[in-house]
Amino acid sequence: MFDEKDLLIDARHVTRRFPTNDGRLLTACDDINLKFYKGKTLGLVGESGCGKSTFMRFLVWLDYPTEGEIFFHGKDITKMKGAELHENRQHIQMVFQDPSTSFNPKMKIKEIVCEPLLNFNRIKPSEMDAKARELLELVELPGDFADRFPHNMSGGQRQRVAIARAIALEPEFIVMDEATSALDVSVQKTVIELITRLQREKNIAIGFICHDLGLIESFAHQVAVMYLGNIVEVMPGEGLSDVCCHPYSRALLASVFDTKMDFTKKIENIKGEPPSPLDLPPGCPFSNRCPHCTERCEHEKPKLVELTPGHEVACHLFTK
Ligand SMILES: Nc1ncnc2c1ncn2[C@@H]1O[C@H](COP(=O)(O)OP(=O)(O)OP(=O)(O)O)[C@@H](O)[C@H]1O
Repeated sequence: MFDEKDLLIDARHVTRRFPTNDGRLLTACDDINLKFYKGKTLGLVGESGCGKSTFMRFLVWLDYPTEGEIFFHGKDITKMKGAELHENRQHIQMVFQDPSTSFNPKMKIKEIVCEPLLNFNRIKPSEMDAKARELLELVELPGDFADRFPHNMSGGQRQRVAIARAIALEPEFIVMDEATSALDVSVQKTVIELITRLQREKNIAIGFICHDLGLIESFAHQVAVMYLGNIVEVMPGEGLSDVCCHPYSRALLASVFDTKMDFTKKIENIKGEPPSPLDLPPGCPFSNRCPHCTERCEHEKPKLVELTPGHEVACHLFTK
């Protein structure tokens, strides 16, 4: 579906297990394979605790997988150290959910947005004012905000500052972890419009973590649905509601506000609780909640199989 020459990040067989105090292992990510392409957004959706943040944190060196490899321009980022790691950090940036907790309240906006540029000696301190203004205007904020402090801005404005800071180094890839979830719906829409405009202009690849399949459908080029540490479906973002077929994706889609206001559709509620990641079932991770569960599902874990180009699903309903 995407041109393989535009492949930017290729995560292969990525697994993360956390040891617990009582000597057991919690599997937060289980054999994840995902590809990120230049200038495209991959939305990663799933319920709280399914492993979305754990996976995305590997891409910005905030954590390391227990097994697997993550290739960026053909080099495994999980093995990078020293000067190579320092150099590559410039190319991958992150925007967090709530910038008020990630900004130093004592720093002016110009110091916040220019800090990465100063750290990498890309500008001199004397160039900070002009650069901050340029970056703020790029995210549609007045240049005068450069002298403000973060607490003198709204949540939406602070998130624009976080985006300005993230794009300052002209990265090739940005991880956005619930970057619009703390904003009200109208502000969320304008921030998404900003992100998509910057992506088009600068050809940035984005990994966007989100709870809301309805929101992600509106702008992601591909969407991966995660359940209990596993990717259960990968599909194109456009027209997602028509093609998505994994029983968990369908339930997730039905449980979000129906943006098309199609009240004729049957709402499938997700029953029960996900099993503990400390005690994964031997078969399909969704088997105990799935209305279509068969004996095979309880014993045999389904693999992701391609249904059509760009659409993969891990469900025995779709495999022979
Ligand atoms: N450092 C850690 N030590 C032990 N367990 C962890 C650690 N980090 C995450 N986990 C566990 O890994 C699982 C996945 O967590 P993660 O934060 O990745 O989920 P998530 O899908 O991003 O959730 P949310 O949307 O709430 O942020 C959870 O069961 C969590 O408790």
